[in-house]
Amino acid sequence: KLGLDVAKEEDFSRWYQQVLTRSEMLDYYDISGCYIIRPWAYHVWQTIQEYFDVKIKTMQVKNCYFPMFVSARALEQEKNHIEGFAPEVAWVTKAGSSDLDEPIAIRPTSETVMYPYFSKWIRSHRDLPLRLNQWCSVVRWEFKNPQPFLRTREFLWQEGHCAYLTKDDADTETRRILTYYKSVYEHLLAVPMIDGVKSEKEKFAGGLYTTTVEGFIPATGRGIQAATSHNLGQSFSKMFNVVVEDPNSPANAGNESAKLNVWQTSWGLSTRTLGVMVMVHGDNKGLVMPPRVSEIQVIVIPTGLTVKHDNAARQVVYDACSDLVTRLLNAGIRAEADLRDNYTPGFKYNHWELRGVPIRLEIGPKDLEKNSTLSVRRDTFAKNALPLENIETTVADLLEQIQSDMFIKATRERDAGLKTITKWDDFITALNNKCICLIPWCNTTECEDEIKERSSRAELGDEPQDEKAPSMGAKSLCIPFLQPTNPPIEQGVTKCIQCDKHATVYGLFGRSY
Ligand SMILES: O=C1CCCN[C@@H]1CCCn1cnc2cc(F)c(Cl)cc2c1=O
Ligand SMILES: [Mg+2]
Repeated sequence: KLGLDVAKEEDFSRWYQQVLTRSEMLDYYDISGCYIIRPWAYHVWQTIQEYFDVKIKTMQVKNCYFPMFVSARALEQEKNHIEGFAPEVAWVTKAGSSDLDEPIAIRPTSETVMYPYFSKWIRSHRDLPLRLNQWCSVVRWEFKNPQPFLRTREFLWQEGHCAYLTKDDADTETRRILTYYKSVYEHLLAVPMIDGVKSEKEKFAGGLYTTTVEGFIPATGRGIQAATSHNLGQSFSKMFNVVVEDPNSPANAGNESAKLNVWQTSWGLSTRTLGVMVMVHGDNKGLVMPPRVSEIQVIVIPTGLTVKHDNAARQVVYDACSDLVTRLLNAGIRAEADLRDNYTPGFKYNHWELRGVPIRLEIGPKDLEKNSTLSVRRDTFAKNALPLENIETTVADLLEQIQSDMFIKATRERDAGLKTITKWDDFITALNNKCICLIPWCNTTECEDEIKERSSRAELGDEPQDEKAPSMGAKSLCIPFLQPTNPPIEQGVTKCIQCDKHATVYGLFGRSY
């Protein structure tokens, strides 16, 4: 199928599905909530992996691999926060025709898989810090309607799990990982992020605090949690008995010194990254790929050949295309030529625009006369005749320009949907205008619940439901590290937007995925 037959602003979820399938990023699978990640998307994931792996190696994180199966006993080791998740755990109960004695869970995350071994391996403070990461898939049998890349029953991710001697070490490295997550989105995917800390209600219940990078999808006006980095505190090390002797405690009478539960962190980034990239940058011609992650950065297409041109003339043009590709490849630019002789140039333009290839270079007999090629940018469709002389540098610079312009454009669109609001009525108006909001807030859970309740569409009567989203209320997305200062919160003076307690922070609130 050529191109799309639905506009992004017309029916966003149908647009999203069409872009993903017709650009050959993904295909649907005969098990609901599961999808096939095809090479065009898988290349992006691999680029993210390579980039992030280099970053965590600077922290001496080691990659490893734990089994995907979790015994019931291990999984239920930490009773309290599991019960909330129990419905989404997938279990293996049979092998062949015979039942297993004990059901075995498929990992939904690996704390309960790993931490019994942290307890076994970490005996002395000299075994710290322990920093492990694994690239794997996890399974969560979600019941909410699945969305390709955003909410799937199996997804690829990395999960990092570290153990430290002190809270300070854990604090520092929790934040350092978050900067790497922010740069995956901003440097690679050209998507702006707001970083901050989750509220007590939204944090990972098993931990001390959760830091997060929050994205925004302008087309739906919804926020999206893009990656998280937790300081787990000592709750898991107490539960799993991960203990060392405290090197700083004076050895008491006898030789046993104080025991110390280690401080832990855990952090995760998933193939949700791919969904955010598509939703933010895609347009009505299809994908728009950020050059840094596109498998093909430049597609070279022969044009201007008519029945008047004999085979020799055609061959000259085809050879020029191949030579140009060779020059670009030698300069480290991922280029290909589309020399298929059974498609018109116009067909090829659509084909590669749908896949979001950042630059198209057209070459025909007239271009060769002028020793030039016509470049067309995928993000702006701007056309420019480029001399073939120094084409490597020109194209490399153009790719950088596109990457930078995509980030600037996405940041402008995010800022247009981000409002600093101090009055409740303006808050509701902003939400219904597809915005997320920074609001003065007392930072209490009961107020957070009230905000969600009072901002749900059901509560607001028959507001025009401009998209098929359920009547969801606004959740707290994070408390941004960078707090607005116009107007600043005056402690003890500024009122919470929802209740009449005093506001202590600006909270980022919005409808979300
Ligand atoms: O977010 C991350 C980063 C990577 C490592 N893990 C943490 C916490 C994961 C929370 N979480 C998220 N989802 C879960 C689903 C489940 F079925 C069960 Cl049993 C547990 C959980 C659960 O603990
Ligand atoms: Mg979940």
